[in-house]
Amino acid sequence: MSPSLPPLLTTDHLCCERDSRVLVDNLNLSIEPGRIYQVEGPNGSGKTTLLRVLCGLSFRYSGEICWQGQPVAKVKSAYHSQLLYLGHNSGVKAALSPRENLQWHAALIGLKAEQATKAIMAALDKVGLYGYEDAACFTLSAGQQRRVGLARLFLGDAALWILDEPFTAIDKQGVAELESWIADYAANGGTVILTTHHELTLDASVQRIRLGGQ
Ligand SMILES: Nc1ncnc2c1ncn2[C@@H]1O[C@H](COP(=O)(O)OP(=O)(O)OP(=O)(O)O)[C@@H](O)[C@H]1O
Repeated sequence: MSPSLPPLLTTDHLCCERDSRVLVDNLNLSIEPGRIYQVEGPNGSGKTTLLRVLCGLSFRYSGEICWQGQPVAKVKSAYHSQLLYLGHNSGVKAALSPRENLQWHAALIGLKAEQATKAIMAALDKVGLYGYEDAACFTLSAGQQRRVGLARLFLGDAALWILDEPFTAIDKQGVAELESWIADYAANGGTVILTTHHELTLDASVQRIRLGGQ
């Protein structure tokens, strides 16, 4: 048996409250490389809240969050350079085209222009947006806009994907493709933390993180 790798992300007695309601209660997580974690719970149980806290988008928590053994506050840029977060909304600028949205993202993660041009076209092709590269995103359907956001999965080489309801608005074939991208990414050493109300049919094993007293 191969020895397990040290965890990427850990939480120690993580607690989150909103409006005096305890959403996350003394959560001790150990997120290991190459694994898929699904945060589960009913509507309003705190799944998005937990993901936002893990990403460093919300500081309303107690307890500790560490990236590779270091408190996230101390290694913020190293952590964020290894993290890809897709939020509840598609995160797409409606006035820009898919290509422009991805150019923005490519610049943020430091891809060089020539490398970015090729990678963006390949990513848009992969998510089924070939031919829509230069359409304004507000003219695209909800599912197509979601796909623009998903194309970010294929830019850069983040070690951790945190995905909040990534299957929203995606058609049946797209759901199957997204599941296979997630499984392939994990098979190649990537780590995924996601929320979804969709029943995953991944071959890879999925670790459950349950919220809401489930
Ligand atoms: N900024 C905030 N201020 C006050 N309450 C908040 C805030 N953000 C979230 N909440 C509350 O925290 C609870 C959890 O919300 P959250 O969005 O994390 O749930 P969720 O499990 O992701 O739900 P869903 O399955 O519906 O997406 C909700 O009751 C929500 O009203």
